[in-house]
Amino acid sequence: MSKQSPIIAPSILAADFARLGEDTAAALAAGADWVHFDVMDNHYVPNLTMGPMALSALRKYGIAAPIDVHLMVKPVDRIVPDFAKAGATLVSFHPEASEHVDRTIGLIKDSGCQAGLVFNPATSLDCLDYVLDKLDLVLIMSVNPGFGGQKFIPMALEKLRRVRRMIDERGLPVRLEVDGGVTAENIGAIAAAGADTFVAGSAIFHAKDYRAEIAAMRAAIG
Ligand SMILES: O=C(CO)[C@@H](O)[C@H](O)COP(=O)(O)O
Ligand SMILES: [Fe+2]
Repeated sequence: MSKQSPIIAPSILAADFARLGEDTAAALAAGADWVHFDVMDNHYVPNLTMGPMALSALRKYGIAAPIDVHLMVKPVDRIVPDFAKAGATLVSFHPEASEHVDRTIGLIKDSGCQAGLVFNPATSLDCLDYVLDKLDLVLIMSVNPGFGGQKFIPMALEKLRRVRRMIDERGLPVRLEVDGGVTAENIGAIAAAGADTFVAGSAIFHAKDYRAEIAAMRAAIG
């Protein structure tokens, strides 16, 4: 199993919150594949964003694309079924935010969602040895979580290469996602390091032309 077809997932943290439905729909109409939905709790990270009600509102508005929920929430388990009910497709969490990583993965899957595990720039990949075959996605953070608009941390490239090797050696259908500071300028190098799923917030939503930006990203991925 090698790299899967590229997915571009705009982080709606950078969208206009006063018109979240329209802005999300515009990014999808401009060629995005998924919606990346950042959940911050002012505890695990020093920022506060959206919850299951906002996700449910996007579904009611008519957003039908996969919604990739990135939980920066601690503790994580209690809120997982609420996001599943609200219409999440994939739910990812940070190992530091769960007392029992394997149990949380099971909870996400039992709730009917795909499961992802997220690694901060300074978090070790050790637990992946034990759970990689249960995951649908591994997310490598290329910024410290909590805010959009930060600069890409280059050491994420080596981490991506390591996880790509693990996925390929085991022949698993696991997606490898990157999140933080992704732009049309650096996405080629990020893809070359092994990522197949790309979150981009500011680069897309602060661009004048979403379609041109997403097209530039796809061209650079190759
Ligand atoms: O999870 C996070 C930040 O914690 C991200 O999803 C950011 O929201 C991505 O935004 P940009 O770095 O692309 O602006
Ligand atoms: Fe994120």
